[in-house]
Amino acid sequence: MEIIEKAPAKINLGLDVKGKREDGYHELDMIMASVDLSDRITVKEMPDETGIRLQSNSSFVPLNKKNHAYKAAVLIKQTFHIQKGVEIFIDKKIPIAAGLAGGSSDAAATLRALNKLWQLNLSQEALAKLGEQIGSDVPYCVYGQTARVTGRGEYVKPIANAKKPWVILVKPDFGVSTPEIFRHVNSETISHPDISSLEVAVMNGDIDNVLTYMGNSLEDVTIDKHPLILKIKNRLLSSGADGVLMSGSGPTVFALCYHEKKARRLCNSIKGFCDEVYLVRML
Ligand SMILES: C[C@](O)(CO)[C@H](O)COP(=O)(O)OP(=O)(O)OC[C@H]1O[C@@H](n2ccc(N)nc2=O)[C@H](O)[C@@H]1O
Ligand SMILES: Nc1ncnc2c1ncn2[C@@H]1O[C@H](COP(=O)(O)OP(=O)(O)OP(=O)(O)O)[C@@H](O)[C@H]1O
Repeated sequence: MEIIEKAPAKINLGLDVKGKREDGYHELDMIMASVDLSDRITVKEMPDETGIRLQSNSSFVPLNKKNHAYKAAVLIKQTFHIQKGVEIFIDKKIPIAAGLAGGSSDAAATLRALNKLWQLNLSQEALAKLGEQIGSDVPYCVYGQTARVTGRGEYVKPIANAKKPWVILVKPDFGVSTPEIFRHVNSETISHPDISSLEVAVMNGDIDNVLTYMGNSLEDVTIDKHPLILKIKNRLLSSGADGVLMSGSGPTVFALCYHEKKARRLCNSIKGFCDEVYLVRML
């Protein structure tokens, strides 16, 4: 039997770093949303074998135990004492180390796929709980869609999203290390977007207030190291984007557009400035 699961990228419409925790992680308050740029995970049972075989169309994905999808399979096999072998194929479309949670979404999709393959009947809550052991973004990625996410990333509250815009993703030609960005966070100086007001605006489809309250505490930290991000932001704004923000720890910048024609025009104009550009819809 073969199971195929989509693994969509996420953007952070809002990300507030509230402080550093005793365990070294940061307390976060975020509004996250999935977009229709997706990897595709295929899992297939391997008769007569007991291990995990991992393959991908991308030469940039680690094909070993460091891979988040591999970690998900190990976790499921160990937790539920499954002796059967499994082959996992990652069809990679999401840029790597981009702030779009590609690895975390692959892990979540692998959890969902193996839940079906081995008929474990685990709830979303149970899969999200397992996902915590793989990475902070994995619990959210189990749910996807739009959600308010707090704690280290383990508390996920799905929320309604009344108006889903077009999203232009602009990925500069370099990756960013999430731990390194968090290491440079200075709690005295970072900005604190108002996530509660953003949540209300998203739920009500109040575009003006979505654009007013979207914000990311990590943006200035990453821009400090990579000023190109600010240039991309300014370029998108001057080309008519409704709102522009860096996603996660970066470096991907996203622009929101509530009209398709404008989104297509903006996408074409930014393509001359940056090689990796995607026009997608919020899911
Ligand atoms: C920046 C975000 O993408 C926002 O969605 C996530 O918080 C990062 O999620 P992630 O990549 O799944 O994070 P993890 O793999 O759990 O952690 C990577 C590193 O990021 C830092 N980290 C992550 C999450 C968090 N709440 N506090 C942190 O300080 C830690 O240094 C950690 O070692
Ligand atoms: N399935 C996977 N796909 C992509 N990267 C993976 C995967 N598994 C492990 N990695 C590793 O994870 C690291 C981060 O990659 P990823 O694409 O998940 O970053 P990201 O989008 O910035 O994540 P986040 O937004 O959650 O911080 C890379 O160093 C990569 O080698």
